[in-house]
Amino acid sequence: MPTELDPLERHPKAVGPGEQMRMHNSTCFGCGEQSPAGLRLKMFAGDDFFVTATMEVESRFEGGPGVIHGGILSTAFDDVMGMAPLLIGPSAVTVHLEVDYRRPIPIGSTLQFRADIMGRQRRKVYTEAIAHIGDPDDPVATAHAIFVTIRAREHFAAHVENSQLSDDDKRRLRAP
Ligand SMILES: CCCCCCCCCC(=O)SCCNC(=O)CCNC(=O)[C@H](O)C(C)(C)COP(=O)(O)OP(=O)(O)OC[C@H]1O[C@@H](n2cnc3c(N)ncnc32)[C@H](O)[C@@H]1OP(=O)(O)O
Repeated sequence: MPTELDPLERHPKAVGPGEQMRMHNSTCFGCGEQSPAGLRLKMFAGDDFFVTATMEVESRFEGGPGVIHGGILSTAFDDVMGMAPLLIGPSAVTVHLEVDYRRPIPIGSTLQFRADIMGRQRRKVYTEAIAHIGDPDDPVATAHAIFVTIRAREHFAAHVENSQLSDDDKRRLRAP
């Protein structure tokens, strides 16, 4: 992370501490309620610059026998950390993601996440996160990621037609 960082300020339209984060896309594989096979992450805004989330580790997420697939965990980290920039401003997309897997995570666990914004420099937002299954001081995995802020409507304009979103939602996204 660079040493020269811009100041962090909570965005006036960000949800309040303890409130559920608004879905950025109802058909998102990570957090969308309408994703047909998604992770269904539930996310909440924390004080200052962090978000928390919970995820049930269902048997459909199995990788090794009886444990979560590493790619599923990586996806969850991506989505939880990706929500944190919304506390300080516009949408941001992942440009770099790294995960340290510390312990196997059994199917049937409830995974809890916390993602913190570590700093911002121009359009780059630096985040770190932990996942635990009861004791935040003994994480089962940790992650770091860099996000870059975008103008969401322009960034996704060419791709909206291929989305699983309803026709109504697509029309809304097309509106100027
Ligand atoms: C919509 C809301 C989402 C909320 C939650 C989402 C959760 C899920 C998140 C995802 O999974 S997003 C999907 C995966 N990510 C992508 O598809 C992003 C693909 N990449 C891009 O589209 C472009 O790279 C991007 C628009 C992000 C940036 O291109 P630009 O041409 O606009 O910017 P540029 O390349 O100049 O980079 C801007 C800054 O980021 C820096 N940067 C870019 N890629 C980097 C990288 N890989 N590592 C470190 N820094 C990087 C770059 O050096 C520069 O830093 P400086 O300000 O210091 O000049």
